[in-house]
Amino acid sequence: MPVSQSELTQHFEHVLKLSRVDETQSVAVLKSHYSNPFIVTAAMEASYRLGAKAYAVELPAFNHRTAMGNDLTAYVGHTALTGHPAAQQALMAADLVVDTMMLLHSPEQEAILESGTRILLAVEPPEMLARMLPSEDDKRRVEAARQPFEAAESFRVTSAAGTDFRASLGQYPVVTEYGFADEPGRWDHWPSGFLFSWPNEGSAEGKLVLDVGDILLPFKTYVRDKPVTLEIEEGFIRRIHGGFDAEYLREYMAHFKDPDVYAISHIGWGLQPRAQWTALGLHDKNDAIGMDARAFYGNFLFSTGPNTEVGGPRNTPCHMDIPMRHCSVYLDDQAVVVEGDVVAPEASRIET
Ligand SMILES: O=c1ccc(O)c[nH]1
Ligand SMILES: [Fe+2]
Repeated sequence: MPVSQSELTQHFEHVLKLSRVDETQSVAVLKSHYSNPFIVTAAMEASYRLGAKAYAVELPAFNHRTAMGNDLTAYVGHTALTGHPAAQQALMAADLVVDTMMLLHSPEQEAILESGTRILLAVEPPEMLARMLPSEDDKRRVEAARQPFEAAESFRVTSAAGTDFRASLGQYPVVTEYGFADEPGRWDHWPSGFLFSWPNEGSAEGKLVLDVGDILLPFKTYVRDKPVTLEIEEGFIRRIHGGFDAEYLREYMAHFKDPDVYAISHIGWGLQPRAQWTALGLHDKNDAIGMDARAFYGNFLFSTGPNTEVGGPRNTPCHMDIPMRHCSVYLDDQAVVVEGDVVAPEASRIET
């Protein structure tokens, strides 16, 4: 459904207030020609309504000859900010950056955060922003799940479809996303509501079986043909087999001619009850990056490729986000998700 400018501006006022924007703050809205003008206007207006000093930083779009499609998460790491220290300083000067371009998984984003500047990514269509408006309770639940995740040394996923995946934890931090950037140096994404970490280098092992209904981003497709089996050894996908969806995934990843694309990247689970598994099927591919799929309550989300977000060595541009249903997720053999339902910690659950 369409969302009016005044409703969207009110939602931005709510989220920027949660992000600690007030008369002591400056807000930089990072934009390009493809930014949603309703979002840019709402971010500026809401900042001024909260008494903050807002300004815009406009950059030309960045394209790369190997990038395909328009999804902003399909080609990551190299952005319009790469090699642009003046623009980076203009952003670091702000207390909060509202990113309507997508700096995620780029070294430049990490440099901005290290300066203490907060970043809030907002690129989904207004209907999704409105439907998944974040709350303090989202933060409470996602942060409750952080604790056992940070304490765990092993991560295991199983499913009736045949998934049996494990990895060691501890080398990389746990990243939470609850939809607002309220702490110094924090990155967050509105909409979201999930958490993840990365396997210790070389530790991811086993089999991930994408069953019918599991989602492939940025393809924005649901697996409908035969299941796709990924065989993983020493942190990398060694074989991809199944039917058409497997062939398509193999062909797409091979296009980048980069062995790092087969690395397992962030792994975690969804805690957003207002995100819907079905939402992706109601949008055209260019409408959104598909945050419903990444955040829906009880999913297991894994990804492939880069780990620059946590200072890792892989800056490969090919990034697949693959949310799965009906999985069971264990931290040191303690179940947090059982067959697609969140079971622990109790403080992270919602009453269904
Ligand atoms: O919010 C996001 C979006 C994409 C991604 O790869 C991670 N988190
Ligand atoms: Fe991802």
